[in-house]
Amino acid sequence: MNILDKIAARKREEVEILKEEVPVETLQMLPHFKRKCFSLKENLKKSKTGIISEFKRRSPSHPEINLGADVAEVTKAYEAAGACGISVLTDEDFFGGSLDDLAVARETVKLPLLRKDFIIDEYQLIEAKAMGADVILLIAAMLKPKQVEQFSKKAKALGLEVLLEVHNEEELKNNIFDTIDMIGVNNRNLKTFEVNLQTSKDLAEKIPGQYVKISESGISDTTAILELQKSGFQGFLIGGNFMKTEDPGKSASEFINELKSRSK
Ligand SMILES: O=P(O)(O)OC[C@@H](O)[C@@H](O)c1c[nH]c2ccccc12
Repeated sequence: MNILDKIAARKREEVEILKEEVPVETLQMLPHFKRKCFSLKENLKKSKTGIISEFKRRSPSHPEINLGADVAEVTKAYEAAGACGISVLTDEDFFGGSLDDLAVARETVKLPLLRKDFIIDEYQLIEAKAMGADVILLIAAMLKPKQVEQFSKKAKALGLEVLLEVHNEEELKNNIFDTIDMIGVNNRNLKTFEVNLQTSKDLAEKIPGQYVKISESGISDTTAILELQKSGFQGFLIGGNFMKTEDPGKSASEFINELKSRSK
């Protein structure tokens, strides 16, 4: 069984339990459920740098990125550094994150927040909205096009923005819906964990113009960003490169400043 199938199976168990413990009606009563979301798409369109910084303690490919990281401290510093948005891992079993991390980030910053998780059920969309997310991720490699269509529609109805993650041309062409806001190309193959920025460069021209393009994973220097910008990307999702350092906020700040000075 590959890692995505394993994660999907675990999520399905988890969601069934949660639905009983915290029914949708309870989530809908939480104060964030009715809030108006911040727009990541608009921030990326306006930005010269387009950095989306990620809060992540560990991952299946890197079991110890920054196990003791404090979500309030890091997200506050990411905001001060000039990030356009923040991605927060909420998966517990494989990434050491939680919905509490998302809630703390929501209390800390006024930036759009991406709930970074493996969505396999509409329940998780309601949960995302109730816990303060602005954007949700749909991973094409894990879902049928019918599900991508259904979940993106539901997310839009909740006022959330939708980032579709693809890894190859087939996933892209099977999942073009007008309920999607942004298309992210994951440079990491989630089946093998290999990273290659060429994945983004190759797919860029095939992504229809109405979608904001985001390149995800394996970005570790500003030269990569300048190249990806030339290919048409407006957003850059960076996790490990910041989180693996002692002071992720400072790393993000130095990175964004360097990018600004090189973009002049
Ligand atoms: O740490 P990196 O290589 O900068 O990658 C960040 C982000 O792209 C990565 O965490 C990610 C992209 N898509 C995902 C889907 C699920 C979990 C994690 C991810």
